[in-house]
Amino acid sequence: MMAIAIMTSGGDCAGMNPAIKQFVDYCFNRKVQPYLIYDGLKGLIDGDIRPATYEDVAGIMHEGGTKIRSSRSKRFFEYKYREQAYKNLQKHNIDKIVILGGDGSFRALNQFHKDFGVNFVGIPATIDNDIFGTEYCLGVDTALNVIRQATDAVRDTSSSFKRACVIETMGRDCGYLALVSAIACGAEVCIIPELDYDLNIIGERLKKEIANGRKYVVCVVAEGCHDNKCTSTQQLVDWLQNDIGIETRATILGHVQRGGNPTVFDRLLASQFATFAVDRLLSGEKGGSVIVYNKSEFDFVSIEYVNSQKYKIKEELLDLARRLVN
Ligand SMILES: Nc1ncnc2c1ncn2[C@@H]1O[C@H](COP(=O)(O)OP(=O)(O)O)[C@@H](O)[C@H]1O
Ligand SMILES: O=P(O)(O)OC[C@H]1O[C@](O)(COP(=O)(O)O)[C@@H](O)[C@@H]1O
Repeated sequence: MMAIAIMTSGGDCAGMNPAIKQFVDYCFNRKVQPYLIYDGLKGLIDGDIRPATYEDVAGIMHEGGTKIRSSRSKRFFEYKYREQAYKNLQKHNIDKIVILGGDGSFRALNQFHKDFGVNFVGIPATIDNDIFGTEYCLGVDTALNVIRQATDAVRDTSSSFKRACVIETMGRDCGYLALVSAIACGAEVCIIPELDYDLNIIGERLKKEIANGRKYVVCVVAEGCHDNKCTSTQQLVDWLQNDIGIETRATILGHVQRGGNPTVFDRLLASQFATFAVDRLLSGEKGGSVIVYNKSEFDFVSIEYVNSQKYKIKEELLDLARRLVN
């Protein structure tokens, strides 16, 4: 019987469990033995690879995170550990892998493919939505809904106290989560690395609005705003209090954004990503590829393409927030 394994790597996100479940169910449907690689690249090296059963994936559709866990591994950069990983796969006759993760994880498997010819399909999965070549990465919709709910809640207390609030979203280097949240939550200010802004002009606007009766201010800042790249959360709090003269509180959402029940959109997309990935691996097509989602359609692109450029937020989306940076 043919065998395909699935693993999750890098930051976990909502939607990974639905993808794992669909992978296992669909493999059985296609008469293929599904395997689960536990603990990401670490488990691949240490040989924690087990045949999947229906039971392993029962009742996980609604759970965030990843049942088969994840890791980041320094060892995988070394050939001897990749060779050890390959030997582990050989023991189970596995020569195909579905990997959920970011571009780092795809680079890892691309190297593995170059070394030993193991075919793989990468499913973009990161709340940061920062993988070049795809408009959407698994987990983003759920993270945005968590941020939306938190921001709505913080707004309630800001308005009750005539305060400003600064909400910091995740996104290592990418302002996508902050940008979309600022638009969707009706923020007054949005600070992200991708948008030029002028604090003097924003300040004049806020002071005028406060003089005209504005009772509270909602600001959204991306995690990537630090080290003089752009105004950090703490710098914005100080500025609001000292220059604008409004009492301010900061809420750093942190890992709250990465967990929680996957939304319907993420569950559906997870199922589609997993199905297309298995079909691709069974089609006999050689070489690693990444499944991407653009304009409501799925397609496959090479790792080289995904790595060829840095992800850029669409101009139309940035335009929607220009009035929040001036
Ligand atoms: N060129 C590479 N060769 C081997 N392993 C790599 C390579 N690039 C990344 N990796 C592995 O992939 C892991 C995940 O990458 P990382 O960038 O942390 O996460 P993400 O997949 O979310 O982008 C790294 O910890 C490392 O083990
Ligand atoms: O959980 P950790 O290791 O602290 O990592 C935090 C980082 O992971 C993320 O949540 C997700 O990033 P990746 O999906 O690229 O791993 C980033 O937004 C954040 O900067």
